[in-house]
Amino acid sequence: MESNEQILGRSALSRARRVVVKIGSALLTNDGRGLDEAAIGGWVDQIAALHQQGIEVVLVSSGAVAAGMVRLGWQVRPSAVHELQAAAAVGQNGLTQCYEQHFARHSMLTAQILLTHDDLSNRKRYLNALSALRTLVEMRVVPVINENDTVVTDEIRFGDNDTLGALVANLLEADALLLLTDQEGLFDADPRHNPNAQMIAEGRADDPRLAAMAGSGGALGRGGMTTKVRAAQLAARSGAVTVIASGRQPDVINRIMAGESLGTLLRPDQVPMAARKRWLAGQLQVRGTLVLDAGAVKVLRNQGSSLLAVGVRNVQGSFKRGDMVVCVDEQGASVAKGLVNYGADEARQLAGQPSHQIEAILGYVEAHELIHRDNLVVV
Ligand SMILES: Nc1ncnc2c1ncn2[C@@H]1O[C@H](COP(=O)(O)OP(=O)(O)O)[C@@H](O)[C@H]1O
Ligand SMILES: N[C@@H](CCC(=O)OP(=O)(O)O)C(=O)O
Repeated sequence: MESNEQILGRSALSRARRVVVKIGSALLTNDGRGLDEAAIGGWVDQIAALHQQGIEVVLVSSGAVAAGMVRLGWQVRPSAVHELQAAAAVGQNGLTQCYEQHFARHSMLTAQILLTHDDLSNRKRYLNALSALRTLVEMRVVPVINENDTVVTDEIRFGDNDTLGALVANLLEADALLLLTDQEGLFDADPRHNPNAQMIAEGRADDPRLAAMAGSGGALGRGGMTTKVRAAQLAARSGAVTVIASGRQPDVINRIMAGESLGTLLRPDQVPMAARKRWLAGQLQVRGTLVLDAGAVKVLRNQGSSLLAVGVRNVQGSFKRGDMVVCVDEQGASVAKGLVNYGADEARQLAGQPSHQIEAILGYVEAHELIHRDNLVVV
């Protein structure tokens, strides 16, 4: 009989029916010399081969800013947001064209999808994105997704496409997330700076030691390994296996999907979260912080209870009813995230008080709990 690790490990890949492939800027842009069209053609051939086997593939592709910079003749990545937005607008055209041409060689259709963080945090738009993507994959069209860089500003952007790839894997409940980059996998230290670094062949996505090994990205990429490890944790929430591997290895996508031991495999080891909880967990923007006492931390973690005002010691930030807040323990460690039933001013008045006092304090009752357990996710 297969052990749990085998079920969720390499052999799970050979059974995968839906996979999200993310190709990073570091790979796509030929070390800063424009789009590497030959390499893109090679990945498209591999994806077409998976498609032939009936596997659904969704592509998350970076490269708009880098390709736009080359087209505009810029040597250095601009820091001004409006210049990044302009470069992305120019580059995204080339990127889309390139994928479309290569997939057309296999008589396959592509669909360009540009998403922002807002699209996935607004529940209605999230559900719209889900139905559009589902329809496309059912029609055997390959969605090619990127962040809509032209309309995002720093505070509302994913920034790296690893996170976007993981959220797409969650959205579509993909079996696997392949993060193709310019390194063979995750090493125990950044191999650019440490020649003795060793590659990790396999691990648990939520192993806290991984974050300490992961460093930042190169000149072209954004998030480095830090965002790849975090993406594996996010993907694990819907039960997806993540593989971080070099896109320069011959036939890398098909070999990984056949179960070959390439790159770093990060397995999920928890029971997948329900879709609504995953949506909550994927929210990046939080408006405030609730500091909980030890008793509240315990019931949230161990019993999946709602958060009552009586367990809140301190309220920070400015938020409205329905906003996302993070709950931390008294040492500042994150415990949970959720949609709060009261605005910050009311929450400050209610902190430490039993629920039956809410009406006497505020003159009305919105809800008996500060955050209902259906709107709360332990992190
Ligand atoms: N522990 C590590 N193992 C492997 N690579 C690492 C590690 N820490 C940092 N890196 C760096 O992360 C880079 C890949 O991330 P990034 O530049 O963001 O690429 P991409 O555009 O593919 O997302 C590698 O070039 C590597 O130097
Ligand atoms: N959306 C950006 C990609 C950002 C980026 O480089 O991400 P990553 O490849 O994850 O380091 C672009 O197309 O330029």
